[in-house]
Amino acid sequence: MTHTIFIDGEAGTTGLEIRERLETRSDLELILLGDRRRDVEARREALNAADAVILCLPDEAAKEAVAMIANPAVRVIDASTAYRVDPDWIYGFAEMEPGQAAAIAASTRVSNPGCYPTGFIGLVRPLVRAGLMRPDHPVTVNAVSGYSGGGKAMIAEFEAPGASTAYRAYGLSLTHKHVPEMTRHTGLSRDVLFAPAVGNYRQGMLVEVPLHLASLPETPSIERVHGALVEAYEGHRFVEVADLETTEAMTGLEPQGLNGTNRMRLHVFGDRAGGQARLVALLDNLGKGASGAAVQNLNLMLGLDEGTGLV
Ligand SMILES: NC(=O)C1=CN([C@@H]2O[C@H](COP(=O)(O)OP(=O)(O)OC[C@H]3O[C@@H](n4cnc5c(N)ncnc54)[C@H](OP(=O)(O)O)[C@@H]3O)[C@@H](O)[C@H]2O)C=CC1
Ligand SMILES: CC(=O)N[C@@H](CCC(=O)OP(=O)(O)O)C(=O)O
Repeated sequence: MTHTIFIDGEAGTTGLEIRERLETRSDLELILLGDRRRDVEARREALNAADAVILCLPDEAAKEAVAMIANPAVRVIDASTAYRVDPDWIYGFAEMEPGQAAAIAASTRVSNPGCYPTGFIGLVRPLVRAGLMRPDHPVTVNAVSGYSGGGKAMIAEFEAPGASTAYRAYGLSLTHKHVPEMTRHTGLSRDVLFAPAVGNYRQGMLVEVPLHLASLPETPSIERVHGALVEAYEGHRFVEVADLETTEAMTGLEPQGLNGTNRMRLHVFGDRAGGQARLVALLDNLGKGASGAAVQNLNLMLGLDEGTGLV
C-alpha cells in the first residue's frame, strides 16, 4: 500500500532532509509543490489530500497550516515549536517512555521534539523517573549546535563570503523557546537554565548537563546514574548509552560523530573520586534532532517499522 506524504516547507533545511530520506522509498508517494510551495490554495489542497503531512515551517506558518486542515483523516507531524507543550498533541520522542511509541502510532497530531530538547530530555528524564534527581533540582544545560540549527538564514550567514564567526554563545536573555519543552518533558518543576551556542560547522550537536552528585538524593555513584540511562533505553535502536569503560578512555568528544543518522548516544563522564559528572548527548540536529525523528514518527503513525528508511 502506498501512502501519500506532503512536506510543507519542502525546500527548507529540515524539509529537504526529510525529502531525502523519503524520496527513495517505494511505499511512499510525495506530493511536491516546487515553485507553488508558497501558494496558499495549492498548500491547502495538499494538506487535505495527503495521508500524512510534515510541517517544516516557522511556528506561525505551522499554526496556519494546521488551521487549513479540514480532513480528519490526515495525520500531522509538526517540526516547529508551536505544539510541543500542547496537551492535545503527542510529543514525538518515541523512546521517552515505554508507551510513547504506541501513543505516537495512535495519534493524528504529533509534535516533533526540538534538537536540544531531544538531547536534554534523553539525559535527564530517566534520572527524574528513577528518583535520582528531584523535580525541583536546579538544572543547567550547556550545548553547542552546528549552524544548520538556525535554518536557511543562519546557513547563509555562516557560509557568506568573508564570514568569520567561529563560535557564538546565545540565548543570553535566558528565555530560549526550548525552555518550556525541556522543563515539561523531563518532569522538572523549575525552569532549566539553558546556555546554547552555535559553532562554525554545519551540522551536529552536543548537549551537556553537568552534575555535582552530592546535590542529588543519596549522592548516587556514576555507575548508578549510568545504570538508570542504560535501563531506560534498553532495546531501543536509535538511543544508545556508551559504556563507562569506553567513556572513561575518551579524551574528547566532537559534535559531528553521528551526522547523517537518526541515532543519539549518551555519555556519562565522571570523576569517580570527586563526585562530579558530565552527562553528554551526541546527535545530529537534523537527524534525531529533527528530520530523522520526523521520519521515525511518520513510520509509527503509518503502522510501519519505526526504522524504515533510517540509519
Ligand atoms: N534546523 C534545525 O536543526 C531544526 C529545525 N526545526 C524546526 O523546523 C522548522 C523549519 O526549520 P528550518 O528547516 O530550519 O527552517 P528554514 O528556514 O531552513 O526553512 C523554512 C521553510 O519554511 C518555508 N516557509 C517560511 N515561511 C512560510 C510561510 N509563511 N508559508 C509557507 N512556507 C513558509 C520556507 O519556504 P521557502 O523555501 O520558500 O523559503 C522554507 O522552506 C522550524 O520551526 C524549526 O524551528 C526543528 C528542529 C531542528
Ligand atoms: C543553532 C540554532 O539557532 N538553533 C535553533 C534551534 C534549532 C531547533 O531545534 O529547532 P526548533 O527550535 O524547532 O526546535 C535555536 O536555538 O533557535
